[in-house]
Amino acid sequence: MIKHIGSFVAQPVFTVAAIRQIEKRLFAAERDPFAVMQRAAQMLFKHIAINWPDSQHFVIVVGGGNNGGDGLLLARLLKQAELNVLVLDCATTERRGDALKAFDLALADGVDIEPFDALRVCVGSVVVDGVLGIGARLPLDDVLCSVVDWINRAKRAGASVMAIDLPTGVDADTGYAQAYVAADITLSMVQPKIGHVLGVGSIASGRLVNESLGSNALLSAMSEEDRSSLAVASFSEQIDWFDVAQLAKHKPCPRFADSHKGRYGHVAVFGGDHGYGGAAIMASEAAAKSGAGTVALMTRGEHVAASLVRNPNVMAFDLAHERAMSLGIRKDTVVVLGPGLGREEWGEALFHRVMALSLPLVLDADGLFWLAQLSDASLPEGSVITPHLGEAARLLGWRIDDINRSPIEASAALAKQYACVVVLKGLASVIANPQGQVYIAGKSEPVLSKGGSGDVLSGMLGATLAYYKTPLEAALMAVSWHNYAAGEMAGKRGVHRAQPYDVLEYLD
Ligand SMILES: NC(=O)C1=CN([C@@H]2O[C@H](COP(=O)(O)OP(=O)(O)OC[C@H]3O[C@@H](n4cnc5c(N)ncnc54)[C@H](O)[C@@H]3O)[C@@H](O)[C@H]2O)[C@@H](O)CC1
Ligand SMILES: Nc1ncnc2c1ncn2[C@@H]1O[C@H](COP(=O)(O)OP(=O)(O)O)[C@@H](O)[C@H]1O
Ligand SMILES: [K+]
Repeated sequence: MIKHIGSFVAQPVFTVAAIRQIEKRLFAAERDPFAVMQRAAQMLFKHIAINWPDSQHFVIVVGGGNNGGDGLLLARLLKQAELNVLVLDCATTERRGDALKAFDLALADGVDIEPFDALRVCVGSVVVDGVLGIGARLPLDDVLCSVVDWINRAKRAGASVMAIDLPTGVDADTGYAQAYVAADITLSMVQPKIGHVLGVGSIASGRLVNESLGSNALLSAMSEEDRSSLAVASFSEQIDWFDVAQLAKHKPCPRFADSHKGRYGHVAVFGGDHGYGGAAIMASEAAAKSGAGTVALMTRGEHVAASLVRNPNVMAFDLAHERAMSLGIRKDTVVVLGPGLGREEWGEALFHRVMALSLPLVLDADGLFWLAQLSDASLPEGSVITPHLGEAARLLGWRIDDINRSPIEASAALAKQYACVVVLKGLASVIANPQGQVYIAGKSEPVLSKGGSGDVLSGMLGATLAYYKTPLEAALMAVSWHNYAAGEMAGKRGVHRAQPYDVLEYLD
């Protein structure tokens, strides 16, 4: 189940189709399938007691499906514990099966169940979102949007919000959301879903906790083949989530005791047309501070002095100098192509000249603009491209919204199209290779939403590409380090003052 990447672990996150299959097996293993929902309610009760031990007043908003069923059984447990609980019912269809059984039990126990009314004042200090889970059809209609709005208003007025399984409004397979509940805590049932860790869903979920309800034991008893057929449910391969918090005590490219600079590779950063020298300087500084053995900046002459003053350890070559290429490039070079490359003749000519070197590339920013102009491009083996949503849309000929709605398909499609590793950048980034391996890494760090963050990442990737055995691992490490260090930096420097290159001070 759990995958190891060096000394780190990544955890599978599942599609709805896979969760449905696991659920089916879970129910089959029980004498009474209703026991699974009862267990879900007990877990909700347990986490409420842990997180809000002093709260007396609870409001549970329920829909007509099993997500609402979980909420109704929780309401019973809260009532049995002599706490004040009000259920607001917003079901629009008739209840069936377990959801109906849960409703009848709650009613029989005297739980106060009233129809949802958007004008009602929230009387709970904890609001539980049991409206929709993995059965949600999106987008939500106006009525459900008003339910979502009501829960979010209660939160703004001071209530805490716990989502059952998944915040209402989030697409469980992609994390895409328009109107959505912003939860403080989400108690995921069975196994974590992709939507918990990707896109807006990763923010909407708040703190994510999973209760396996017996599925961990079931999954570990399954054969490897059986398990992978589960995860394959709707995408091509297993999808794993890399929690960047585990980087706390590590370094991006750990040094060897019997160390010399040749072991850490040589990174050459190409870019910096008129006005854009900073992008290339930042990328080269990032490569150096991430541990590259040697770094060369290959740029316009006007940026050389600035680079030498800021980072004398980085060699800086004026590309107009006829020997610049032979001095700045070695045969084991990893190239970073794109930061500040520009969209003028200089950038275009440089793009083609560097592509012809056939060295492993990190292709970013305007390097991706020039790549998109080619009808048929093959990248040198071991290369990585790092598009943001807009760049990915241009490369694929999709709309940006399509990329947002299908980030995993988009990164997998790009990985196939260019036969390289892809980092689709976002709140969390999707890292995919042409063999169909997909990782999700990173979490929302608004401090990174500043021009230059991508340049720093591309330089870090240059260093990790020179260090790690596979481009997939290199990409995963650079993205995770960038994101983790950003979190440290935001805490210590503040989100406004911190600059993209300051991230590099938080790698150790
Ligand atoms: N059955 C069980 O014993 C278990 C159920 N679980 C819970 O069950 C959930 C899945 O249950 P369901 O499959 O019933 O799905 P949901 O409860 O997420 O929603 C399905 C219901 O909502 C309606 N619906 C969906 N989208 C709608 C929309 N946009 N507007 C109006 N109505 C809409 C459907 O018609 C259906 O009635 C999980 O998320 C989890 O919370 C888990 O706790 C595992 C155990
Ligand atoms: N809110 C955010 N949360 C997490 N990461 C972010 C956020 N905003 C930006 N980033 C990250 O910062 C980087 C920005 O890259 P990019 O958009 O190419 O910026 P630029 O070209 O301006 O340097 C990406 O790695 C992206 O994942
Ligand atoms: K929910």
